[in-house]
Amino acid sequence: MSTVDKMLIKGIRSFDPENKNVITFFKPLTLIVGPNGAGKTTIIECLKVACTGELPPNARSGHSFIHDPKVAGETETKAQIKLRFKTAAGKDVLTQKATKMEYKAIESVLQTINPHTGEKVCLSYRCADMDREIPALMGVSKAILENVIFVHQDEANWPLQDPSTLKKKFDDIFSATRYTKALEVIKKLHKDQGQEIKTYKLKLENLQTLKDAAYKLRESIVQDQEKTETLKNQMQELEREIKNVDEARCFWNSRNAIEILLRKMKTPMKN
Ligand SMILES: Nc1ncnc2c1ncn2[C@@H]1O[C@H](COP(=O)(O)OP(=O)(O)OP(=O)(O)O)[C@@H](O)[C@H]1O
Repeated sequence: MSTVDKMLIKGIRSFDPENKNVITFFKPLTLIVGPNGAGKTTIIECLKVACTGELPPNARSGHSFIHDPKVAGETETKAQIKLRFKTAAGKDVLTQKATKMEYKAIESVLQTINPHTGEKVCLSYRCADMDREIPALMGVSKAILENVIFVHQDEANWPLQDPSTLKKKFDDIFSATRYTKALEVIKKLHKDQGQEIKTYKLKLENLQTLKDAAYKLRESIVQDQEKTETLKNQMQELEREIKNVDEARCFWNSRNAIEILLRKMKTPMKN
């Protein structure tokens, strides 16, 4: 389990920019008590900023979060939050955020500490990457850090918010957002595929009609071929008969010619 060990705050809200204010957290519980305006909420705010990069709701883009330099008669405040925590895997990590008055993150460092040698390994990240990296190291999602663990007193009543905001927060906490998106994508795919199936069904019906017509044509071709074959046979028969008739006529003509010849020779012809 991830645990927060120590936090250094400089130049945030009422925390002095010149002094290192270190808060040590105890296990299993740390109670923060103090009079109004002592800085209890600021501690929670700093934990949240260090872990998620999210500023408190009333911070006016960070301006009211940084210690007002006018209080000390200065023109600039350099602020710093250092957090030492154990990762979910029990590794020591030190993270550091430095900002100045216009709330510009000017430095962002993550250090891991070798448990055997005590040696520090520095990893420098872009702020956005670090805000993703720390919840991952702590083994808790950003939504849980924001809405459950380091929930700001101004936002503590979020479970009573309007249904859509509430749903979004719960979706974030239970990491359901990606499933909701996946569900939306699946629904869209289902709709698109339904449309495609309808088009294919229409094409299939069309093809079925064409296929039926092709079968009918094939049948009529077969019938026509049979008819052609019969006609061809009949023609051959007729040709044979014509040939016979021609032969008979030829024979008859020859006979007549012989008869004429014989008559000319005055020899009667015997049958
Ligand atoms: N930008 C700023 N510069 C200097 N001081 C500030 C700034 N913003 C807020 N403060 C001071 O910081 C303190 C705010 O502390 P915080 O709200 O953390 O106290 P708290 O202990 O949570 O109080 P409460 O019990 O009333 O909630 C107040 O005293 C406020 O005047």
